Amino acid sequence: MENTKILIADDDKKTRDFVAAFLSYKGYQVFQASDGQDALEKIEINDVNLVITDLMMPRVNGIEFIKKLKAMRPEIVTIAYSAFANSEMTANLLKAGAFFYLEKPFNLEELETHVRRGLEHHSLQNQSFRSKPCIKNRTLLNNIIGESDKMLALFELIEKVASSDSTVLLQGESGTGKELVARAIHDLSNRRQKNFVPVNCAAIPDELLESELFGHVKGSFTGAIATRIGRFEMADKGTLFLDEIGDMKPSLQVKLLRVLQNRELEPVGSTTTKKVDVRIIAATNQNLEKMVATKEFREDLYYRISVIPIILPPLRERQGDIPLLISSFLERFSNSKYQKVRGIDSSALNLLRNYDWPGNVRELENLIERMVILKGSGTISANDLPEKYRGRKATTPQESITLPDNGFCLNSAVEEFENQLILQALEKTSGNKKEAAILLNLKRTTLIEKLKKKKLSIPGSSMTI
Ligand SMILES: Nc1ncnc2c1ncn2[C@@H]1O[C@H](COP(=O)(O)OP(=O)(O)OP(=O)(O)O)[C@@H](O)[C@H]1O
Repeated sequence: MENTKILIADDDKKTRDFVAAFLSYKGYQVFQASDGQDALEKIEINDVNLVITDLMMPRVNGIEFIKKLKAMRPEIVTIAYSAFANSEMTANLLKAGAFFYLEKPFNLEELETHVRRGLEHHSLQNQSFRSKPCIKNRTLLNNIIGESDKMLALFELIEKVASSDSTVLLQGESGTGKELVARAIHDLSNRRQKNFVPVNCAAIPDELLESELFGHVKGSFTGAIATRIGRFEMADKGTLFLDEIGDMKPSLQVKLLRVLQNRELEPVGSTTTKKVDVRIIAATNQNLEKMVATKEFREDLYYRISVIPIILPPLRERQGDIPLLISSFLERFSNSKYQKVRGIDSSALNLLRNYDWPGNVRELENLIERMVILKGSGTISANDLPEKYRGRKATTPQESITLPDNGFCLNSAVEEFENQLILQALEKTSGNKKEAAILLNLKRTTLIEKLKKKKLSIPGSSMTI
């Protein structure tokens, strides 16, 4: 990290200094520029790896700057932010070559997550350009880790399917790495130069999902104040990752099937069709075959998306990978000058190997990150582990619920229960969404979408600018 050079371009010195101070504290080498022109000059001199830029700047503005930068140094990862951007603008940014876009105000921890992902993506792309991935190795593209037979077979399969355009269905429990595998397939495919666009079908409200996928024309429904392109078009010539596809309501399943069959779509409220060339990777942690049997999921759509089914094994079925995963996470999280945890002793390792990991690799990754922060230095031993990993029964929010004699509405009770737990997690973490997601064993983006969907306001405030 100390060798990673980041340049921040923003004409607002206060924001620049704030972001720079945070990233320097995290161990990066940081440079600053007051506009796009200044940034282009400083990039040449300082051999920068990643650029964070505001979109509204004098002289050379953000989008122009990104275009020039991509023409000059295509390998530099770019993250853009601004106080406002619609999906058209976001699509233009991605087309111009930005790796990620953040809307202000944003959380600095969140920014750093994207910085880390951007750098990983960069090294991953470099590797896939330079050489074919080494299978029978312990990592695929440097970030899918595993040495068990099941993982080696998976690496081999990923490499085979990447070169085709066939639809892939990834099935596996939450946290087994479905999104990671989807990105690896894209990064190894001929589509890697174009966008990889993820959509979480469970997290977007039903009434918005159709327009999110296919776009809409101005005035087609209340709130459609401008024409917007959908994620299918953003993924044109690239890959669309339909996560949690089992949660898509039946009426939309029909429309999706039609798009997959005809390779063309109709934006909401439009009468004209648009051709799209998109590779679909779908994922679910539900049993789709069962859902087909109970008519909750369309059989024709199931056959269309499961051309190549890939099943990701839960972590408890490949306990042999646990030491390798731990050492790789330790290396990643201890890789700053402030946190240097050397390793884990055999008593702690034994406990972790025998735990059943309901949250799979995500749970292990989060645990190691927490341990590195709490411990700071030295070796993790059994006593450092939270109780549930030491063989004690994990506490659940409520042990049992009694059904009232006159019954109650299950859906609203479940909704209320979920809301309470989300708010408690946010309260415990002073509004920090990343840490709250860890407590709930959710993806941070899933938590954010849930907050939007439920219109929950965050108690307390986190570090935002
Ligand atoms: N084999 C692996 N090697 C390294 N990291 C992994 C591996 N599998 C998963 N992870 C990490 O675990 C976390 C969860 O992975 P990912 O989001 O891909 O899981 P998922 O199956 O899509 O989960 P969900 O069903 O909840 O969306 C990520 O941070 C990812 O980097």
